[in-house]
Amino acid sequence: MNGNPKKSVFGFAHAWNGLKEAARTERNFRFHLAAAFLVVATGVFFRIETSQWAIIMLASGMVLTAELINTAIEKTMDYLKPDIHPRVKIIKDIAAGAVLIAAIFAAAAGLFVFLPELYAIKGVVPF
Ligand SMILES: Nc1ncnc2c1ncn2[C@@H]1O[C@H](COP(=O)(O)OP(=O)(O)OP(=O)(O)O)[C@@H](O)[C@H]1O
Repeated sequence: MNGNPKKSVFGFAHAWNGLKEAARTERNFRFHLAAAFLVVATGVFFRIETSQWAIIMLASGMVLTAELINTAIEKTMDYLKPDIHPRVKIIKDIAAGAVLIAAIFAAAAGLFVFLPELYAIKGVVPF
C-alpha cells in the first residue's frame, strides 16, 4: 500500500514481464499453461457449475503459481551457484517436489469435477 497508482501499474508491468519471461524460457510453465487452458475449455464444454469453476480455478492457479516459484528458485540458484553442488540439487529437487504435489492434487480435483460429468453426459466412465 503506497497510495501511488503509477507505482502500482508499474508493479503489474514487472509481474507481466516475469510471466512473459517464464513462458518464453520454461517449457514446463508452457505445458502447465496449456493444461490450464484445456481444463477451462473442458469446463466450458461440460457447462460446469460455479462451485466447480472455483475448484478448477484454484487448482490451476496453484499449479501455475508453484511452477513460477520453482522457476524463480531455479534461476536464483543458477545465478548464485552456477556449478554443480549437492545442496543446489536438494534445493531444486524440493522446489520441483512442490510442483509435483500441486500437480497431483490438481489432477485429483480435476477428476472429482470431470469424472461425474463424463459419466452423466456420455456414460464414458464404466462405474
Ligand atoms: N547446480 C546443480 N547442482 C546439482 N544438481 C543440479 C544442479 N542444477 C540442476 N540440478 C539437478 O537437475 C534437476 C533439474 O534442474 P534444472 O535447473 O535443470 O531444472 P529444469 O530442467 O527446469 O527442471 P524442472 O523445472 O522440471 O525441475 C534438479 O532438480 C537437480 O536435481
